[in-house]
Amino acid sequence: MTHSLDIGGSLLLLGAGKMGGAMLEGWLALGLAPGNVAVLDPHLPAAAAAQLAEAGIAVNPSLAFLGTPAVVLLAIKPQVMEAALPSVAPLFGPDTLAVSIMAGKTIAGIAALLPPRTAIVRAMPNTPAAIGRGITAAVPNGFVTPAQKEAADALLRATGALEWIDDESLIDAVTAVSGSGPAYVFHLVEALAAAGSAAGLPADLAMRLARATVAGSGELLHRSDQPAGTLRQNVTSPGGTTAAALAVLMGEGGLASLMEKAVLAAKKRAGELAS
Ligand SMILES: NC(=O)C1=CN([C@@H]2O[C@H](COP(=O)(O)OP(=O)(O)OC[C@H]3O[C@@H](n4cnc5c(N)ncnc54)[C@H](OP(=O)(O)O)[C@@H]3O)[C@@H](O)[C@H]2O)C=CC1
Ligand SMILES: O=C(O)[C@@H]1CCC=N1
Repeated sequence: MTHSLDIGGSLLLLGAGKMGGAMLEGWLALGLAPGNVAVLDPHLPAAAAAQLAEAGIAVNPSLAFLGTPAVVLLAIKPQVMEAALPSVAPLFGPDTLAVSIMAGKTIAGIAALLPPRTAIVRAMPNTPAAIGRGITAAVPNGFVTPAQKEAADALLRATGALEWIDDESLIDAVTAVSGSGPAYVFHLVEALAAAGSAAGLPADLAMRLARATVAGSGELLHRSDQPAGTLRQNVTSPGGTTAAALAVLMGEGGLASLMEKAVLAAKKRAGELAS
């Protein structure tokens, strides 16, 4: 394979769980050279570690043998940041870029655990990154050079759409909308399937219908340039069944107010994770 995803050096992935693992999967598929990747995750299941090692990735190598990485992706849980970062901080060189995807953790909080003047990009991706269909919002600190921003851009854009923003204070709301958002959509499938069962359908048929409906609607939205409201109206015959359902969903205390509460709860939690 030609290694087309070039970040000007090596990548160190700190934490190869659901999100870090999904991003790595996407990058390897797009041509990031495995020989330029090291993964540090002391709790990685043996099968996952063996698979990565087989692909040519250094898995939990001794830190003494690691060179200075071009990019360190911080994909650990926010709750372990204080414990985990000091062990990798000595690996940072003056040109090393930290890309954090940790919910809640601020650039200032991350910088306090890394060498002075470290270039940091705080990013918020989502799990459709695994299939190149994620969306990430990212904000750089003042030490990120144009070349480092380019490397971060290449990495993050390889997993889907990318929105650079200037205002770090927006990231907790981004987290609440698109970072956590896939879970809301998957829960919609669960709720629609359960409602189908309650309406008399066999549970397995209800789940197949709900799953295909959400996946198909997502794909239609993806391929269409119509606003979501127009696509909704296209389903809604005047005086028909959809209108009856939407009167409930769009009525008082319906989905919009529930979603607002949910997003605000997620944003509040992101703020709590900062400390
Ligand atoms: N999941 C998602 O959809 C998204 C997650 N994020 C962010 O990504 C980060 C990771 O989340 P997620 O992938 O879901 O979590 P996971 O728990 O799946 O992944 C984190 C991984 O890091 C491992 N780990 C724990 N301690 C260390 C350490 N000291 N050094 C290296 N690795 C360590 C964990 O092991 P163990 O589990 O055994 O502790 C786990 O394998 C979080 O900060 C989250 O906020 C951002 C956007 C979306
Ligand atoms: O639930 C979380 O905290 C992480 C951040 C966004 C998605 N998952």
